[in-house]
Amino acid sequence: MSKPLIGISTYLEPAKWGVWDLPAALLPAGYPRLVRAAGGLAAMLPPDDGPTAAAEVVARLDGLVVAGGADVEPVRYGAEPSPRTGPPARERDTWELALIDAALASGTPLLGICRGLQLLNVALGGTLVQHLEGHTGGRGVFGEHTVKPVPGTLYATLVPEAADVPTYHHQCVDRLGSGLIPSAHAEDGTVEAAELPGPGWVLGVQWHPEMGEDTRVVEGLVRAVSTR
Ligand SMILES: NCCCC(=O)O
Repeated sequence: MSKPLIGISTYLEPAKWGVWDLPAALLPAGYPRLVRAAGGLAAMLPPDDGPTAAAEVVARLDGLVVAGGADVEPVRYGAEPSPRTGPPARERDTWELALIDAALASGTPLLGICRGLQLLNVALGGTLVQHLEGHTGGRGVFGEHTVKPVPGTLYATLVPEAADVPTYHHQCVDRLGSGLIPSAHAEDGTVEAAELPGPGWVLGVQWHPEMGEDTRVVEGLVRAVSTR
């Protein structure tokens, strides 16, 4: 059987390389590395716009990863921006929310990573804590902390034991979106993973598996694709 094609969202950023200083569709290299290590083929998805484009893209994929990045604009979850919330990335919010909607509508297996979990929660009507401390190793440095699985969840079938994970976030899930259940917590109670129970495969993790060596979560996504 051919390897499942896993799309990973990318984002436009100004970038410099060689003689060039241009907008580029960026993705940290750990994401495709992780998908390949888990047995998938990685496809980087350039930003586009709107639900039609998102549905067209998702229809060609076997699975979708929504990657980490900027803060979700608080208006998306009915809140005023706090002074600690970063500048909005409106086009990115629109595009990735459309990708998530398309994946949910089509039953395409979906993994949200960091911002991807936060967006999944917002897509389902949930809200975010706009600032928390203790989940980075300092500016631009990944930290590490333990996450404990909630027994009986999809996540717990993938990673049954408490695990130390690479972490870099200053926001987190507050009120869970419709249908989502928590599937792992940090020691301070932060929701570190959430999932949609049911026949599909929809999971978000707050940490950054692409910065570590544990491939089990993405292996779960690849297996879900293979058995769809
Ligand atoms: N809010 C965007 C995802 C990362 C963070 O929470 O810092």
